[in-house]
Amino acid sequence: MYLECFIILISSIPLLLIYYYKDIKEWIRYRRLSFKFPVADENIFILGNLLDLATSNEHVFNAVRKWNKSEHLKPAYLVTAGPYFALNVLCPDIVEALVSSTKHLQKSLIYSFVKKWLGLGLLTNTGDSWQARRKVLTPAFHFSILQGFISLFNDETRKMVELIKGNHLNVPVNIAPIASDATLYGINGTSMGIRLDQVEGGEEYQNNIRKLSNCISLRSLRPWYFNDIFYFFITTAGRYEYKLTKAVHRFVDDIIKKKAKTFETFNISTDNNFEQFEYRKKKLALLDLLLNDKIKNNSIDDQGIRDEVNTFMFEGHDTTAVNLTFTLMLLACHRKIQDEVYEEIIHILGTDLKKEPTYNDLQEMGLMERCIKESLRLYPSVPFIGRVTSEDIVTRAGIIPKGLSTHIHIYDIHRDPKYWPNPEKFDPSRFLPENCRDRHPYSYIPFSGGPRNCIGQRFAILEVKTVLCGILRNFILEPVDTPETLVLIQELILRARDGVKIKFVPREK
Ligand code: HEM
Repeated sequence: MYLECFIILISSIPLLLIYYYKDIKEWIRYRRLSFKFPVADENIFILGNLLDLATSNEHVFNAVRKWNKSEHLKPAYLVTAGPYFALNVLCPDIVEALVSSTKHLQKSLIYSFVKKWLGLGLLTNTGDSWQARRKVLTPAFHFSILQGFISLFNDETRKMVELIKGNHLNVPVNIAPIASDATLYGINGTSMGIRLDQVEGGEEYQNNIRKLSNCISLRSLRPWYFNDIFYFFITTAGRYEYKLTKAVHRFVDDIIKKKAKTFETFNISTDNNFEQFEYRKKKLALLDLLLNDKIKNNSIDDQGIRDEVNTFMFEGHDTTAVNLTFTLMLLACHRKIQDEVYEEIIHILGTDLKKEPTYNDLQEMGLMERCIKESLRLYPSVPFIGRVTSEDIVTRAGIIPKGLSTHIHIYDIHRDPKYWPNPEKFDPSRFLPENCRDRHPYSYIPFSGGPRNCIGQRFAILEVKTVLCGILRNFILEPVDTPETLVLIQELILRARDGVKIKFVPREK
């Protein structure tokens, strides 16, 4: 009996080989082309670069920076961890090939870790479904809608200024959690139309999404956690993440249900005549726009609405907070530029602190915008993004085969001296129109690029500008932490390990 089974098994091998011949051939070609790219240093048999990748966020950050600076690994190299491998990309030409068309829309493995939370929201979705959803959401970020958010950003700024005046004058303050609370307030108001401190369960929700982000960051550094079934069913970390996700979903579902009950549709037009819009008076949130779309055009269902609200919460909160934090630090470290930004604000708003900036005022603040852009160059909130190729890409460095995961290292592209002379220097004049003209368009990609770029980029810049106006009109920023003393770490979002401290000195009246 055993012998018969053995013979059947052995004789079926050639049949299987013939059946899967095409797939096996493709797989061999895929591996052969992938491994033609150089492999990151210190790569150990079977383990690959696991010893560098499965450690602390600080070590990973430094290891990746070391590889990315190595001339022999440029412009793209493989990094491997056990059976997983991905191509790290450092060259704007390859970035352009990857992100400028709608061909390579699929995100890399790392994004699957946020899928339990975000479902098929815009960030994680792919193919036709992504395209359809992007079409539904684009009008929600039209400038006429964004104008309606400015008063909420001003509320958030007022709260932040009061907090600093009350507790943090003239002493070193870690600005990171303060900025995070402020942008959380902003994104809650604009996406769900609520204030977390005034809603039952709001505080718990706030804590849960922070814990959830930590779980996901930790998982991304532990390849043995990559398999969903093993992670969620077997490991304590996975079960804990599952529990948090359920709680976060329950909270958001509840908000959506409550809103839907009393919801009245409205007419929306995105021409330039904002003053007359019906929705302006109502102070609508992004959620209202989605509910309106659901009822009027049937273009999104309840699950879709929940996924998008969760996606805004994830993408629109910490990213902006991190930028605000680093911009404040850079202005504190560069007093002359800080004074010039202050002069620009006073020139546009005058000295009466009661006059809050409008959308048009913020648009006029060119120097402030260049400072934010330069801060995003030095400290891109999203230090890398990932794509899977949907077909071969021929590059000067070799063929990137179909199906390969690629990671575009924004942080290092932004510090490449070929495109950014004296890259460590904070120099907002790099973004004067005359200085941008001849630069490679994909050498500056804090919001990614092409059709899958950040849908919230204008939202983010407006929010940061509003807060900077409030802070700089009330305080002089003095340096405590500097770029030289910061210890950066690699998470899904770029962070400073010990926060970012600055001093707020009241401006003399
Ligand atoms: C300074 C702040 C921000 C930065 C640096 C930033 C950066 C990025 C980057 C690099 C991507 C591309 C991700 C990828 O391809 O994998 C992205 C996508 C996205 N961002 Fe932002 N973001 C910011 C703020 C915001 C805000 C405020 C929102 C929402 C209110 C938002 C919503 C999104 C969404 C929904 C996507 C997915 C777009 C798509 O795939 O079609 N982001 N962001």
